[in-house]
Amino acid sequence: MENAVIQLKNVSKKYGDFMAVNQLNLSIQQGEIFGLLGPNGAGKSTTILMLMGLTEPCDGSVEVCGINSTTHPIEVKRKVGYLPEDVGFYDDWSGLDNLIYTARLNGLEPKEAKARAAELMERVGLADQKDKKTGKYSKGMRQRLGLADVLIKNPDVIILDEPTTGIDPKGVQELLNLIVELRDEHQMTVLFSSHNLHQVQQVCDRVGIFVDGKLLAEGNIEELSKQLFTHGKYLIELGIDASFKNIPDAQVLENMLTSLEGIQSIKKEDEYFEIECLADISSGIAKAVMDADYKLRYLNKKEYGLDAIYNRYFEGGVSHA
Ligand SMILES: Nc1ncnc2c1ncn2[C@@H]1O[C@H](COP(=O)(O)OP(=O)(O)OP(=O)(O)O)[C@@H](O)[C@H]1O
Repeated sequence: MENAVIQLKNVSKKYGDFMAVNQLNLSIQQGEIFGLLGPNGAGKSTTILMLMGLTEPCDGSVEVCGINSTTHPIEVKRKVGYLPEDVGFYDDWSGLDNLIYTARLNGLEPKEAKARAAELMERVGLADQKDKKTGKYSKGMRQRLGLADVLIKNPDVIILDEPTTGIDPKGVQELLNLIVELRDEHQMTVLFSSHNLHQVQQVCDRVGIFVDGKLLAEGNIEELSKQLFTHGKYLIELGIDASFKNIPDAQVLENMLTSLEGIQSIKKEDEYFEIECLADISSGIAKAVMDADYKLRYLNKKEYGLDAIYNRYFEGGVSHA
């Protein structure tokens, strides 16, 4: 795809005879936050290692920012900031000194390194903790410092591998907000690997569900929900109040709805309708309710959350579309 910043084509990785990643195709666009979601052993970390050129695929090609990760790992490392589950710092040093050290390693002159480190401490909300030893930082503070550390080199891509493990809910929220803000400010591309459905649903534009080395599905939550539960159709739930009408079973309305364009089927139970249609025709349905002179109680496009989607894959053994 045209603006793909991360591009994997038919990528496979074997450890001995064991296929850890199997024919993976994935494109992630600039400025996207993509959630790589899967249980333990699914192949998420192996994929990240291949993206960073730290392990070689046995088949296929891996590119980051148009650079082949396998043949040019050093160039790719300049573009990618990687935040692991546990970031290592010099615990006896302050947060600021740790950042200055990273900035120097990245070739910044002492004065510039100091200024950049201070600016990033401010950016990740740690300015008032900058002189504290990192050994005394909470897990959430360490991860925010980790993000600052990653940002020192102005990466185009950030890869976050289970970044919220062990952080309290407030710290998780702060970290997630920060990730979204950084993407919005710098149009960075973010790959977020996680088991945590709720967090992925909260911040990711698109999700890939990864199981046993295979990408079973990808898309935004609405697309995945449609693929899995409604087979590409829309399901609209309608509740009306027909109590004041002469024909309380809403038969008149049912007839009107049937004649709308795009309607596939209608299930009716008293004053509740489940309407399957080929497009989102909520406004036409609302108009029909008004025209038939019923009171509208609710009108919802039925959507399933990521947990329902995820469970469907694991419980139902849904195969690759
Ligand atoms: N160096 C290795 N040698 C042999 N097998 C490996 C190696 N690294 C990973 N594996 C196997 O490959 C599979 C995928 O592992 P990977 O670490 O990529 O999964 P993951 O989705 O990141 O899991 P987790 O969420 O537990 O980190 C697992 O079955 C794992 O045991």
